[in-house]
Amino acid sequence: MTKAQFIAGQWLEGQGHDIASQDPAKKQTIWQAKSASPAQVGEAVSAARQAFLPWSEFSFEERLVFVKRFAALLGEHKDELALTIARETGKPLWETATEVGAMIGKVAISERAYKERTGTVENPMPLGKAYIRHKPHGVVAVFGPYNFPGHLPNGHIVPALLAGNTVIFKPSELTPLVAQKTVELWEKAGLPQGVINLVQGEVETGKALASHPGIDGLFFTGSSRTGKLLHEQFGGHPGKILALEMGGNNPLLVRGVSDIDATVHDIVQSAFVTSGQRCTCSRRLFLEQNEQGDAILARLLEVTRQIQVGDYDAEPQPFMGAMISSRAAQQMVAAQKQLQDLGAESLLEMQHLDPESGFVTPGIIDVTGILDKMPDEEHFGPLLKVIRYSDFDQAIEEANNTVFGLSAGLLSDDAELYQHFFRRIRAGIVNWNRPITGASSAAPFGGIGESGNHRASAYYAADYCAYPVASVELEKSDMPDSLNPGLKF
Ligand SMILES: NC(=O)C1=CN([C@@H]2O[C@H](COP(=O)(O)OP(=O)(O)OC[C@H]3O[C@@H](n4cnc5c(N)ncnc54)[C@H](O)[C@@H]3O)[C@@H](O)[C@H]2O)C=CC1
Ligand SMILES: O=C(O)CCC(=O)N[C@@H](CCC(=O)O)C(=O)O
Repeated sequence: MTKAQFIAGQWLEGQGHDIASQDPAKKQTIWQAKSASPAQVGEAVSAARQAFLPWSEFSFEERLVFVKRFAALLGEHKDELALTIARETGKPLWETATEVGAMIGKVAISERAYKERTGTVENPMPLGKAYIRHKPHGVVAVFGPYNFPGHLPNGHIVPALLAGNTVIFKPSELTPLVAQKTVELWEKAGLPQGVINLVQGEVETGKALASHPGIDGLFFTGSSRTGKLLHEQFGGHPGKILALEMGGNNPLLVRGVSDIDATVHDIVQSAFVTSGQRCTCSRRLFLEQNEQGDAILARLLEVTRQIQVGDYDAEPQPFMGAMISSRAAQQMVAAQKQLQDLGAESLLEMQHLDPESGFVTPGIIDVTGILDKMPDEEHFGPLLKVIRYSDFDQAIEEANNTVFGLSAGLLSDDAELYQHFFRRIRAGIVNWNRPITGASSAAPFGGIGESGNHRASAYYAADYCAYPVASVELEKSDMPDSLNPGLKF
């Protein structure tokens, strides 16, 4: 049985129940273990607490040595890790190679972000000096999603460690092997014991960790449903820091473009990359009700019909791999059926290619006629909803008619229209003539509404990994030149 829990520098067998990981493309079990029991979660928290003081007392440069060693190891093991991500998620190898690249790039970016956003500022004063410095929170839990099982948890872990926190990592139960391989590299990098701990398991493991009184914070990337539960759970604990990166129902608007193929490429890249399993993916496409709108839609259907779906290791490589599981694929087909039942018109019906696997074809559905009854839900897969519009301001209003606010975009040759769109659209990522997926790690990454809680990650992760300390410092106490009224010395 795999020793799946990494606690205080030891790989241990779980004391919970059997868990497994499936390859959603080749339908094989690729990993089996036992989940962490609540007692083991408690041991991981204690290990992280014990490791905290010495780790936080290292200088930033000393911590950076370990983190850079980890980046070098990622480079050495990049093919193996890319293959593991592909096997566990179904994503094609061309894409998982970029995921490992993003993990490596995260280290230099987080170093810059730490110094720029949470470094030390020294200001001279008439007497002594004023300082702004930053300190780590302590023991933090990191919760990861399955769609980027390496890159997204890494986006919390690297800045958390650089800032001096110690970590308990709870990965998605759908991607335990990627988590194990990643933590093995941290171990190889020589991280002192207890600085990073790994607890594997399902929801009950997550609950045991999130509710543990010994954590000082929780950094979460995952669904809005879970994020909201955590937010409720953290209510009444103002001292604990909670960073939530959640889902979206992201709009992409099109009006007045000169290059239809470039526009269709941006739409496809926004809606169908990673089989639609990115939180930034466009879910709603707004096309004008005119000749150009018709032409874009016709070309979009033509290109989408030809999208290659296939095994992660197929040659030539497919654009889309399998979804994370056959269950996720079934849920997407059920979401499509629900929209059809409400009266939406399927322009290209999404098909589940094999009921046992995660393979689906991309779907496009016209929901213009059912806007008043359409659920405002994130359908996390390759299903694009088309909305035809006549009035641009009404289209923006409808684009904003969501509880989410993660990414949004405009495809148009009109610069003034973009300024107008930018002023009115509500989202944390707003692009012009670019796909709305593929956000940069060198920029803040987060959304408003039910997409997040105003603690953007990526470049701004440094902000939630440390708290600011303001100090006024004098080498020795001095009597002031004049005393306040009523004092006698
Ligand atoms: N805004 C962002 O940065 C991103 C958001 N996402 C969102 O993530 C979702 C897909 O990821 P999933 O893995 O399905 O998310 P999920 O919410 O199901 O799971 C995320 C993590 O929370 C844990 N968890 C689930 N229920 C829990 C509970 N009641 N208490 C404590 N822990 C619990 C899971 O075990 C997992 O480790 C999509 O909604 C997507 O939009 C994904 C990537 C990036
Ligand atoms: O976290 C970062 O370093 C940048 C944000 C990022 O990588 N976003 C990706 C993934 C989004 C998702 O999780 O689904 C993107 O925008 O495509």
